Amino acid sequence: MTALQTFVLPECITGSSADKALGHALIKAWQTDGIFQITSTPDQELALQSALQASKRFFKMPHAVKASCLSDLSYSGYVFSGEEVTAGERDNPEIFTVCKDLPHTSEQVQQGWPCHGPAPWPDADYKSSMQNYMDELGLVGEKLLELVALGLELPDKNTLISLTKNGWHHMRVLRFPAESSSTSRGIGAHTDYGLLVIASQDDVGGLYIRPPVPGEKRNRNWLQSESSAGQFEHQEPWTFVKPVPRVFTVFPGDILQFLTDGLLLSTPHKVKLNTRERFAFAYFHEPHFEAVARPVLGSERDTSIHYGEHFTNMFMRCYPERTTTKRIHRENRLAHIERLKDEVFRPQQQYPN
Ligand SMILES: NC(=[NH2+])NCCC[C@H](N)C(=O)O
Ligand SMILES: O=C(O)CCC(=O)C(=O)O
Ligand SMILES: [Fe+2]
Repeated sequence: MTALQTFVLPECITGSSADKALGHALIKAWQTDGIFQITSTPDQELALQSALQASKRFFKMPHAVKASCLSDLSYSGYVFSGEEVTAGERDNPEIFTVCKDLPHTSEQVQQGWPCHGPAPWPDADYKSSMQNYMDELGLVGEKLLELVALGLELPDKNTLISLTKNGWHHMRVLRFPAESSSTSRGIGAHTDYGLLVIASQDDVGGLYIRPPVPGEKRNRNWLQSESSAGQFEHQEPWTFVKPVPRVFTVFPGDILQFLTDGLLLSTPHKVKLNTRERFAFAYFHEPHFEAVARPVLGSERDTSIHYGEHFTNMFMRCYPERTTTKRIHRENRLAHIERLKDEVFRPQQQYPN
């Protein structure tokens, strides 16, 4: 493939005809390439460089210090190389995951909701540089969702962002080692879980994405019987995502595939190790933990996904041995999700006339 399509986002989205045209172009780029680039602003670039410096400093800390950035309440924190599994095989980056950083005093943490807790930061500097970068990408995510709603010709451009108030946005900072004689696996083929994946990488390279293939059946990763992990791993076509300075790459996650009844596909991607170490950021723009998504297109409008359930299922799948997963099992924390779903789906109380 030639270079990816690159777009410049406007300052704000009004629903103008220019915004609609841009929205259509974004949808079209995803439908042909599975991914597009957006140019970064100087503020975003500063936030990225600061997050990158802070992350390089973090990954150089002694293993014992990194390993202590761990929580049994939240999936935030350090993931050692080989800890995460994708389709039954170990992935090789070391990772720092940032999920919503909730104090012990917050209601959901007190009540023992799965995945809810404070982030185990190594230090205050790391926390502020990561939060600043995620805040920048949060604004990008919201703009993109408005443009996507316009591009899909939804009657209300706020349809998608209505899911992301207090969204469960999270980020993975990844350091991939250089390949060795024993392996060149970075991360196995997979899709990610929410609405948008907004990524950046250094100049090394290693990410591949799968464009839409006419007639190809794609798994629905939110169904237990249709994991997308490992799907198509050894089957072409895969597009190498060439590192380009001062851009973010953007593709859809599982929830956008579900909402659009497959008009947009959650883009499968995988990572190969290179001859040098590589750093990448993957930011995930997500619905609110309690959001219940229903398709906005197609014929399946009364099916739904409880986003927090999908997130929790996916992280338990990624980290079967992690202390966080064990505590969810031990304390039957999934019961909170069942209760939340019951509240949503409980038949309306009937009152006598
Ligand atoms: N936490 C993530 N987003 N991990 C991406 C890799 C794929 C993941 N291990 C899975 O089984 O779905
Ligand atoms: O390494 C990359 O560029 C992407 C990483 C990725 O796919 C992920 O963290 O989910
Ligand atoms: Fe990914």
